[in-house]
Amino acid sequence: MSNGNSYNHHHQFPMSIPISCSSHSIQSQSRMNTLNANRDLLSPGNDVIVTRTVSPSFYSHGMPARDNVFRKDDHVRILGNTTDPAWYRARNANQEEGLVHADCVVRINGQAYDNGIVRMRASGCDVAPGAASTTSSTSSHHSTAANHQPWFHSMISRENTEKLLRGKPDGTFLVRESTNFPGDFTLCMSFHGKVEHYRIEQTSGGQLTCDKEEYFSNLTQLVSHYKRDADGLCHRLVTPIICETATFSSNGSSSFGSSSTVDLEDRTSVFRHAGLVISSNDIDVGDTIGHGEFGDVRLGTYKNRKVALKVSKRHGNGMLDSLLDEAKFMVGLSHPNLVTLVGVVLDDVNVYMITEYMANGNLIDLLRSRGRHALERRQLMMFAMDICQGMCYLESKQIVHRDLAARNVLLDDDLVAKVSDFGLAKKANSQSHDSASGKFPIKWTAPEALRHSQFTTKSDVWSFGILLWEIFSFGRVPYPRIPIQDVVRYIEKGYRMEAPEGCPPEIFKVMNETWALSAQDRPSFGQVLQRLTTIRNTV
Ligand SMILES: Nc1ncnc2c1ncn2[C@@H]1O[C@H](COP(=O)(O)OP(=O)(O)OP(=O)(O)O)[C@@H](O)[C@H]1O
Repeated sequence: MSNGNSYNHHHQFPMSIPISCSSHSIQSQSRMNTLNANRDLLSPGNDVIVTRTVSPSFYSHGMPARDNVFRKDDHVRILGNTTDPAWYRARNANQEEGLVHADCVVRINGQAYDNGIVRMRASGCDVAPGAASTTSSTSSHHSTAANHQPWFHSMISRENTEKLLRGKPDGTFLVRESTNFPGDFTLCMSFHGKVEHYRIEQTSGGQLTCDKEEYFSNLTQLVSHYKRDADGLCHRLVTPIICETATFSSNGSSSFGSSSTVDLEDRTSVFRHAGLVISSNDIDVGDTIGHGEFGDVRLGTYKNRKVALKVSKRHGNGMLDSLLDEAKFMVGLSHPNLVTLVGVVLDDVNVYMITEYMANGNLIDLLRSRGRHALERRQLMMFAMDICQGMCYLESKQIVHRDLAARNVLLDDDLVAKVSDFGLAKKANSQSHDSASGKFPIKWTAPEALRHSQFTTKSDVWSFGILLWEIFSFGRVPYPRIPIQDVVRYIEKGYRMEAPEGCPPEIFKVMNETWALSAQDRPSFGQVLQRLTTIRNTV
């Protein structure tokens, strides 16, 4: 049925039944509703959903960085508090323990905790839809959010829907607002010459569901899900009936139709010219294999080869730009130590970035899980040299990565390390004023880049030194005892990290060279590679 790997995908679900041929309630007891609403959200034993990833590297409230935080959309059970009142111990379905931040959880049934201690922020945080709001406001929130989607027909009547859909190929669909159940929606699909209408119910917390088993934060997620897999519906969603009056609600600047399409055409022409546009029919989407800032990363298959997929809504927010920017950077890059872009898929709802699949996941997870006991020094040296070779290539192309860190290095079947995550990459010498936005991982970023936006290959060299430290400390968070807001000040006063336990002195020497305060005093990647090659032969 479903192919994700989050909690609610672990069991088989009953089929959804079209409302045109059944009563409206689907009798299945969902685990989602088993929480005792009277207990405090963060009391031990409570199940919660994490609403935002609090990345340790971006953490800036004076607390030590956390390296075992749960991520957005994780379902976890609260185990207890910590000495820090903002953080709670929790455990996920795989019995992994970690921390959740009190500001970033919501009840599994969607209601925010509101006892004066923990309060979902009204904005600036991914509050789960419906948290601390009423059904009618979440309903309008969902309609507004869906307004720009071509398949959303708002208040179209059932009769007109049937006129539009009857006789269309199986899987042709649209979504409308429910007339019988104000606040709910109806998913309508043609199938075998008839039209099926599925009620999309909205929970008190604003989650949407067709079957009380799969829950979605918004209609776009729901539609994407049923486009991938019928999952109990009579057919997978295939082609939308386009709503001529759909509008962009985010900035009001354009109506749905030619201008937005042309804009996307423009922005994706680079992929077309490079022969990198792939038909969605050629891709099979599988399990979730990772979580990024923008959303899930999925495993897929393309031409019998495993690939990874990052997805962004086509008519949407800045995420699409970020995804396209990242993918653009990867066009034309080809090196055994850089993750390769396989192509992009543009369907009518989503844009997917397809990259080669890296079976051993990211380096930081490997260092922390297998760590000291399983990874020999020689292997650590191999990681360092692989990454350095990838960076030499970027150096030769005058590309500055700006987010080099162990979390952004992926490992293939043979543990070959490849640099990934070009989301922040820039051509050297391009003007950039975005350091002020605070997007950059402070503990990995060179001081001149943080202070004056001077991102160069030499600032990447600084980050490489921090990455070396991560490798030889088996995945510790850098500057373990220094609050994040003090790091730059410490560095400018001459403070540098100590050598990780057991780190060869020659490697520590390289680290210190990469951490020269003045960028021009740092070695180039080519020089670092030479040093590492010499050291490798001696360790
Ligand atoms: N090509 C891939 N093969 C295998 N796993 C992958 C691949 N790409 C990403 N992942 C997994 O998904 C996770 C998140 O991906 P990625 O880091 O690219 O997302 P992101 O949105 O750029 O996240 P962030 O900004 O937090 O680093 C990775 O840490 C990794 O575990």
